[in-house]
Amino acid sequence: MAAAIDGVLPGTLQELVKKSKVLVVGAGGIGCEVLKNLVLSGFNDIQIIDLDTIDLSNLNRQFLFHREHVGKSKARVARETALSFNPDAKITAYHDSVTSSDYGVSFFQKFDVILSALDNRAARNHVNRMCLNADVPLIESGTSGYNGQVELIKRGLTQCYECTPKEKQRSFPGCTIRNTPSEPIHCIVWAKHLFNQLFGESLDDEDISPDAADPDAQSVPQEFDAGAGGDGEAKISKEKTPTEEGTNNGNVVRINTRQWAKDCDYDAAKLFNKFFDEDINYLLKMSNLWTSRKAPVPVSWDTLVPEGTTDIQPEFARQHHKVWTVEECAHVFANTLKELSASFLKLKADETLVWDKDDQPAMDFVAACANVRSYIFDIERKSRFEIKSMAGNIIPAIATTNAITAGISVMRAFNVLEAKWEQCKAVYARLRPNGRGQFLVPDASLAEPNPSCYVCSLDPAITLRIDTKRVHIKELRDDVLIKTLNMLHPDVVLVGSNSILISSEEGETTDNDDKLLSEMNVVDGAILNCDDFHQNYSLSVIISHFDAERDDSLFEVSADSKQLQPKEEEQKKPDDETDKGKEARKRSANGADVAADDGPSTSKRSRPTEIEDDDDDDCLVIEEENDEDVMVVATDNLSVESPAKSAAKRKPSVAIEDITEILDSSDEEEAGPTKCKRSKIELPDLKINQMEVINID
Ligand SMILES: Nc1ncnc2c1ncn2[C@@H]1O[C@H](COP(=O)(O)OP(=O)(O)OP(=O)(O)O)[C@@H](O)[C@H]1O
Ligand SMILES: [Zn+2]
Repeated sequence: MAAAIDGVLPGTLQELVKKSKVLVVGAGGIGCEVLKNLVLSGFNDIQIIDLDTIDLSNLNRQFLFHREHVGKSKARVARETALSFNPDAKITAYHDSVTSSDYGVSFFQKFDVILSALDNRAARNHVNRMCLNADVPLIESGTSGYNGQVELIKRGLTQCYECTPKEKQRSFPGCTIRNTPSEPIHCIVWAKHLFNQLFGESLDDEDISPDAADPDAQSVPQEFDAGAGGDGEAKISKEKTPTEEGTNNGNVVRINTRQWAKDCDYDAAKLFNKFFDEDINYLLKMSNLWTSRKAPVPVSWDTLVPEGTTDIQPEFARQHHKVWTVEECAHVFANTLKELSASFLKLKADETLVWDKDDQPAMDFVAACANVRSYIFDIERKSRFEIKSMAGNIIPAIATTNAITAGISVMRAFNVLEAKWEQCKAVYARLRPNGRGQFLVPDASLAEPNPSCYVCSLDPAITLRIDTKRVHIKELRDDVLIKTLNMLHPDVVLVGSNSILISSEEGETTDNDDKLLSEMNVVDGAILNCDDFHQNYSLSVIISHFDAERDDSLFEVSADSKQLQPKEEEQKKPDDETDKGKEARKRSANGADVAADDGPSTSKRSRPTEIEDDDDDDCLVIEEENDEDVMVVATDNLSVESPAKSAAKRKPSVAIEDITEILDSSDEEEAGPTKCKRSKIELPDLKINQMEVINID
């Protein structure tokens, strides 16, 4: 074993490696490679955590897993396989989410270095905060296709994961999805929502029925005011909800699509006609929508599917590169509806199906429904293969990128153990060499902490512009503190009154949930102290009220704490910031108020749904407009080419607009209970958050 061969690593490093304790977070594409590298480099004390089980689709690149492992815990199988490389290593596996309260600050503090290999922002944010609190160096990595990236996050020394705001995910207005799709992706998003309405966790903002409150639409004739299926279909249960602002037709009728479909015995013809005929006819009545757009053309079941042919398992359904005809889509719709409803009916009352691109009927259903809708709106139809890529937000995971990235991560771990901080610059892997022939492009220097960061600065504070007359306490908690500011279990106190607005103790402040902020004295100028005890994180939130227009977002966060600081402090030079950062972290770590033993449990958990759908590989890639401007700095062992002109300057972190982030549909959408909500987009998209290099190939 390489691990045992003396002389592979310098003696002092080998000693450090042998006695260090490391944590690997995530046992997926990068995590498996990291674990393998660690074991083969001689690390003896490794812990690994992953909440997921092995999927067939993981096997092409997660080489610690084999066919017989499908369905088993990733962390445990990774451990077993890695032990076969070095049976003497001590490897502990946790089949669990790293965000669980079982893993508190004292758990993180046990490690000399933590290597994260995650695929979603929520988990990354959390690990970032825990490592800052525990003052343990974090090596954060990510890949996206052929691009990879590794960066060190160390309290007081470098940027943290949240120092630079992440690009907002691109989103579609709900009315585009529900009323006026114009691109294939709009129909794909709608079809995924339809899946969720019928079988999944159905969210209010994933409604698939026509949106009568679309600001573009004229008043809807009274006979259609029942919304989709408004012909009085006897089996449709209708529950009238209060008139929503801006609705012209007096009331909005909600149809419990899921119950109705069940009551119909999932009759393919009935469901098809409702979604693709009746609802479309309803949309046509919103005549204003179609004055400058091509009107949709409803399709009905009978015209597509001759009687008695629905049981046929068509050959074309397995042709993933073929663009199915609308008739073929109707067949697939019927067949998958049967399969999915059968699975759904077997679930317990509070369980739902989870849409997964790798689940054949779920994927087929979405492909078929998206294409029928595209046909109706005269939008280009796509093959199942293409739809899978768009719906799953997939940029193919490349095994070699993962391997390279994992290799860099472990080499960074060596640097960390030797405290060679200056060598820990972020590194970007790329498919093609840059102007200097580099495939692995290092940053010029360590990225300094952002003094205004609302996570790692001295006294984290943000200004929250918010419509205090329209936002309720529960939205402050869910949309602002949890979804936008990444807290897990916030506690909120209104400064001056000592009244607890939000408590992390279940039930303690439920009475406040439906109160408006203004009713609770959260008005312009109010200050909220927000704490997350698990993350050991405190944040001051300064409220700035504004009257939101109808389609405005109801809140906006400004994380620039400079606005909130007294003048002298504002003028401090960035040079002061490192110390300031250190101080900040000292306070934070010392203040760690965690139970003496908050170590992990090995309890089994199923994968939390909030993470399930939240892939967003955070590889940061940046257009390199002028290679000549890039100062090449040898990254120790990583350089593939020696530096050229050392005097050349690195490009500053500007002009990064072109780069966006790969996001998944389950990330939070923009806030605001406006009538026309925005839906998340699935378009693969590249983002940046910092400074350097790399052509997007
Ligand atoms: N909160 C979390 N706690 C522990 N592990 C997590 C958490 N969130 C994500 N992970 C794990 O991080 C790993 C990321 O690996 P990777 O990006 O290769 O994803 P994957 O699910 O294996 O593959 P793909 O998304 O390409 O199908 C996954 O195994 C995932 O289960
Ligand atoms: Zn920060």
